[in-house]
Formats: sequence, structure tokens, C-alpha cells
Amino acid sequence: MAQEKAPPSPSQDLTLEWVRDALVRQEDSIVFALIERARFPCNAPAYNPSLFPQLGGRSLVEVFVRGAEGLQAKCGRYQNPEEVPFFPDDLPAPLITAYNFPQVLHPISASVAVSDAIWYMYFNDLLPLITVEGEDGNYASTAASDLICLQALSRRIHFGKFVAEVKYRDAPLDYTTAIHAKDRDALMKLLTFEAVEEMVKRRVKKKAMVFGQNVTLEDKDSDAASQYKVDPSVVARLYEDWVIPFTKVVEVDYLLRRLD
Ligand SMILES: O=C(O)C(=O)C[C@]1(C(=O)O)C=C[C@@H](O)C=C1
Repeated sequence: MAQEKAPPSPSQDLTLEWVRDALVRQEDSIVFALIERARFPCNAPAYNPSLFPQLGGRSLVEVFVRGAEGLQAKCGRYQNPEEVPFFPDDLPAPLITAYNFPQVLHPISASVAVSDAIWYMYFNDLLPLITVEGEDGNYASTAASDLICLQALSRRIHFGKFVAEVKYRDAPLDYTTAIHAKDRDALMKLLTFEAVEEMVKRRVKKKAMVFGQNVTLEDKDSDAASQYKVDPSVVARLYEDWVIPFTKVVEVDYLLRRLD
């Protein structure tokens, strides 16, 4: 039986091809997560910090994400350098011995994060574009779907650290000059590949069409089948306006501290 081969570990194989393959794979997780979230209406009460006084001034979704991160921290999630929590303060220590994750990033990578920007974008910009207005009371399921979306987006965007590390190793001299000059614009120029960005946007739009179509047993396309569960152009816009720009900010922030 044909099976996907195991992914190479980043320490053996830290190439631009490897990190780009990882980003392509993560597109699937993001598109599927958005499709799942879009099953529910907006469910605004889950995001209102003053609705449930027993939550101490936090929204239900914030309580959910903090609680989930606490549990996952105990189970070792954040020992993996690919994972970045939204609420890093006060996370409990892991209960298990650390797995020996390959340490390919510079230690300053732990201080590079754009979690606040992802959080703000997700709730204020993206959710209104993928959900219909209204509420159905499924606040916990909605918050659980939000967590999956947020974690998938965060992993993808913070993967910029690995992309930046590869690019630095491939052309240390070019990058060193810009890093010493603290020249964000020069770094941004060095790491930008517009043709790759165009391909990414076209591919995620296509994935939203393929993964999000309504499947029927009719031979002919019915109206239902031609509607998508998440608007493919919104997924393309998510990448164009937020995912790719945030990934590039992570890359620049990482590179600026790469020689500390
Ligand atoms: O593939 C790369 O080289 C990346 O840096 C990733 C990425 C992206 O976020 O998709 C970001 C910047 C480049 O211009 C192209 C693509």
C-alpha cells in the first residue's frame, strides 16, 4: 500500500525545499480548520468579555484558549520550537521529559512572536468574512474550532523562523550586511520571492475550492455543489493580506537577532 514517507527531520534536511513543503502541507490544515469553523454562525457571545461575569472579565474564547494551552503545555506541546502559545505567561511546566526536538534555530527564536497580531486579525478581520451573523448557542464547539484555526495559523506564520534560518544559511554574507545595518527594508527585499507568493495564493484558493465543495452523487453539478463551504477568494485574501505579510515580519524579526 502506498504511504506518504515520513517527513525528514529539520536537522538532517534544512533546505528551502523542505521548509516550503512544510508550508504547503500546513495550507491543508488551515483550509480544513476554516471549513470547520464556518459550520457555526459567528456566535458573538463567545467573544464578549463582559457577558459572563463569572469569567472574570475574559471572553469565553479567551478562557477556552488559555485553558487548552495550559493543558497542552503540561503535555509538552511547547517543547517543540514550531509551537508558539498565545498566552505564554503563567503556562505550567511540562509533566513529561522533553522529546529531543532538533534545535536548528538560534536561541533568540523563542523571543520572536506575532501572536497578538494573529489574535487580533483572526477575530476582527477574518471571522466576519468566513461566518454568517447569528448565534446557535454552540459556544464551546465554536471556541474549540477557533483554537484549531488559531493554532494552525500560528504554526504556519511562526514557521517563518525556519524559513529565515534556511535563507540565512544559504546566503550568510548577504544577510549579515543587512543584519549589522539593522536594515529591515533590505532584509525584506532579500527574503521576498513574489512569484512564490503568487503561487501560494493561487494554490490555497484552489484548495478551498477542492476541499470545500459540496459533494453529491449527482453527475451534473447542482447548485449546492457549486457553493463552497468557505469562499475561496477569502482564503486567498487571508494569505495575501495577513498570513504571508506576518510570516515575513517573523522572518525579519528573527534575522535581525540572528547574530546576537
Ligand atoms: O517561501 C519563502 O521563501 C517564504 O519566505 C515564505 C513566503 C510565504 O509566506 O509564503 C514569504 C515570503 C516569500 O516572498 C515567499 C513566500
